[in-house]
Amino acid sequence: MHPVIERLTNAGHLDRVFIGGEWSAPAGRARIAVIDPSTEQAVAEITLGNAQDVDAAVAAAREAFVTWSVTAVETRAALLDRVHKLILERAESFAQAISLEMGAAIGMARRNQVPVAAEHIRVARDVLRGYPFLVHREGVAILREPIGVCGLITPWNWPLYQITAKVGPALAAGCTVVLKPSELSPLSALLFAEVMRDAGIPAGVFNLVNGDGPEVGAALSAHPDVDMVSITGSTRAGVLVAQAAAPTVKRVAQELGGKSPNIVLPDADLPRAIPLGVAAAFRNVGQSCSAPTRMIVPREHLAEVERLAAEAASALIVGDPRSPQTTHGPVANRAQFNRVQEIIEAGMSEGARLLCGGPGRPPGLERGFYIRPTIFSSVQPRMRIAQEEIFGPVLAIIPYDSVDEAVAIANNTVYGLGAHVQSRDLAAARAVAARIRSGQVHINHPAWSPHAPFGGYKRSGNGREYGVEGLQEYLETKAILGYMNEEPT
Ligand SMILES: NC(=O)c1ccc[n+]([C@@H]2O[C@H](COP(=O)([O-])OP(=O)(O)OC[C@H]3O[C@@H](n4cnc5c(N)ncnc54)[C@H](O)[C@@H]3O)[C@@H](O)[C@H]2O)c1
Repeated sequence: MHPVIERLTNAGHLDRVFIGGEWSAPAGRARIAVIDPSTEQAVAEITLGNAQDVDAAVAAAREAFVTWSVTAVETRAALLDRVHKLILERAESFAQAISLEMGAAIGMARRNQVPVAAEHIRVARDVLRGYPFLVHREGVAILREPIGVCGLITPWNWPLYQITAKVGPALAAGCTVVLKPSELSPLSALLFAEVMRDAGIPAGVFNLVNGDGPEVGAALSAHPDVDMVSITGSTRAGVLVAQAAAPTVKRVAQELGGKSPNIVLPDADLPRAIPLGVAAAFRNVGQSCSAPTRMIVPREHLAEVERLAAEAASALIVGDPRSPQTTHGPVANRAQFNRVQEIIEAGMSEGARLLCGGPGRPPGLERGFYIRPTIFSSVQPRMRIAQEEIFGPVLAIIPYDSVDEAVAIANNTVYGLGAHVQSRDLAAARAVAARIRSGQVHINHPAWSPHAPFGGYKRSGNGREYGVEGLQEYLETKAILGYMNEEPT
């Protein structure tokens, strides 16, 4: 038995919800298998909660809000500090769990998935310590107060990171939470609940209900005692959450899909920019919402870009996620595998030119949800591979003839999450960055920053996570007039 499964089985936590500071049996009875995407075999089963469990968790969170919302900043910071340390202490278990439940290559899980998840807790702690919860403006006191009980709904692609990017700032703000992780990646979420308990979280401040979207996610979204729902997931699910939340006028923060452009300007350093662009598009096997999957390149450099891109793709090592040499494991589940295969076929039938990869599994990998890293060139902006979020290792190279046309292609999408610009001329890159309608723009592949607010324009969502903006998502604004007056006037 896998050590993570053994640990969770021995603790009995695979069949538990975490509510009011206790592990307990859920009211829900439905069970679901956890599938290892590298073997397509079930490795465990979990019991899903239901709407009754959501009621219990929300009640616990509501009760805990009374005291948690007025704790001293340092009390909350100290809790986050303990959570941060415990995640790092248990980093190997988290990496193993993530690799098992969604197929991340173990080296990538160790180097990326877990450390960036821990960073969100550390940054929430640091932002909290410096945040001005009370300011005076023109004689008015402006208080920022925790919004209340928050329902947090997360996806499977960066499972721990998506949890910490919500739980960290929500708890820092003084909110209490009910987490519903993806039913497809419950293992890292259960380990996270163990961390919260061992860090000494007061009863009811953090609650976990495993479950699916239509039952547990929908119940949380509609719940009259939930003040805010934050969802990271597909645009489809984000819309359903907002619809369910509307009658109770709760705040809804949506972190949704993307189809991010990467504009390569004519003067770009191609031997640096193109391999990094391919790596960014294929990071986490393309299962990143902000993956720059449309590489928009000057027509005069198309042949050179194609050569460099194909070379970069051929260096990827697709295979068993348990091997430290593997750079790319399988995609996370069968639905994802089928979808990516279907859209690769669509790219071919729509007339895009296949540079590398293509349909079917890579040679030698007959079992597991493995996909061949695939690059299409001469892609037309109207094609499905240029418009739809694929969430797999599929890159579309789209040629342009003028910078205006490149910007128009970049913005020709319903999404607006991430974007990249490559140029040796910073002023030119900045000018293009200003014209792209998206929540983030990266110039020349800079280092990731947990302080850069992250979120979408258009149908990529309306929320912002990370850093100061991430904390502010969970705050209400209260104005108190007369706050400083000694005498009634
Ligand atoms: N913008 C971001 O920050 C960001 C980050 C990562 C992933 N994503 C997006 O997430 C998607 C991939 O993740 P996924 O396949 O897990 O997405 P998904 O939409 O299928 O599921 C996301 C979460 O929503 C829940 N859900 C589904 N239907 C629901 C409903 N009716 N009511 C309430 N909750 C419901 C799921 O159970 C899951 O927990 C991609 O579209 C990707 O772009 C966005």
